[in-house]
Amino acid sequence: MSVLLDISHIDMEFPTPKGPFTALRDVDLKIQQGEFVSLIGHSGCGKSTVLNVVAGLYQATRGGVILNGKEVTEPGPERAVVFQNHSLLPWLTAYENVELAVKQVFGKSKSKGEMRQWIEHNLELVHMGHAMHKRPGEISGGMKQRVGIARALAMQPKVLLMDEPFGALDALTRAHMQDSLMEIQAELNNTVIMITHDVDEAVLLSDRIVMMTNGPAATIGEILSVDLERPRHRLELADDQLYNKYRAKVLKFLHERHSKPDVPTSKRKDKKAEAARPAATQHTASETETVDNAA
Ligand SMILES: Nc1ncnc2c1ncn2[C@@H]1O[C@H](COP(=O)(O)OP(=O)(O)OP(=O)(O)O)[C@@H](O)[C@H]1O
Repeated sequence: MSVLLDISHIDMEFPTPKGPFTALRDVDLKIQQGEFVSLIGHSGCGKSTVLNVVAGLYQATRGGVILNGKEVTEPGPERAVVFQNHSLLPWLTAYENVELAVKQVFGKSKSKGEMRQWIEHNLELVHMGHAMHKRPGEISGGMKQRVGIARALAMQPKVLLMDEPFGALDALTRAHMQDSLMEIQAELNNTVIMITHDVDEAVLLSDRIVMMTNGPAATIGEILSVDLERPRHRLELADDQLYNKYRAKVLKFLHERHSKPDVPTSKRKDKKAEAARPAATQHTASETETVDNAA
C-alpha cells in the first residue's frame, strides 16, 4: 500500500511573551490509505498541535505535511475535523448542519436531489435518520456527536481527523459510538487520525497507536502496531491475551513517561526504583483506563 499522508519531520514553535516555545520536534509519520491511527500521550504533549498542522490550521515551523502528493498549506474539505464539542450550529437542524458542509463540497457537482439523498444517507449511517430535523438543543450529546461525524463523513474527506471525539460522552454512549465508527470504517475504508486519552479505545479502534513523549519538544516515542483481527468485539477482546498485551504496552509507556517526563527510558539511571514501582498492568480497577488516571 502507498503512503496517503506524509507528516514529514515537523517542528512547531509558538511565539510566546517569554520567547519561542517548541511544542513539537521532528514528528515524522507516514499513514496509508484506510489506516486508523490513534495519537496518545499525556495532556499538553502536543497531540492537538499535530492534528492542527495536518488540518492546515497551523503551519509547521519546519517540515511539512503532504497529502496524496500535495503539500498541505491551508484547511480543506479533504481533511474533515471532528472535535470533542461537536461544533454544530445551534439554530440549524441536524440535516441543515450536514447540508452546509455538503453544499460547500458538492454544490457544483451534485444536483439538489442528489445532495438530499447524500445528506440523508450519511445521517442514516450514524443512525440519526429518525432525528434529522431536530436542532442540536433537542438531541443528546451522543446524538450531536453523531451529527458531527455525519457532517465530516458527508464531505468524503481523504482523511478524517478526530480530536477526542468521544471524550465528553458517558461510557455506554461512548461504546456505541466506537462500535459505529468501526462499522463505518469497515464499510468506507476511511483513513483516520484520532486523538484519545483512553487506552482501551486506542487498542480497540486502531491499526497503529502513536505514543507521544511529553513536551516541550514532544515527539513520537513509540509506535505500536495493533494486529488484532477485524471485526473487533469489545467483550471477546476483554479476555484476549494479545489485546491485553497491547493495552499493557501503552500503559507502560505512559507510566514511564509520567514518572520521568523528558528522559528516554534507555538513559535512565534509576532502574531499581522503576522496577519497584507497581506494574502498569496491575491497574484493573476500571474497565476503561485513561491517560490521566493511568499515572
Ligand atoms: N497557540 C499556541 N500558543 C502557544 N502555545 C501553544 C499554542 N497551542 C498549543 N500550545 C502549547 O503547546 C503544547 C501542546 O499543546 P496541545 O494542545 O497540542 O497538547 P495536547 O497533547 O493536545 O493536550 P490535551 O491532551 O490536554 O488536549 C502545550 O504546552 C500548549 O500549551
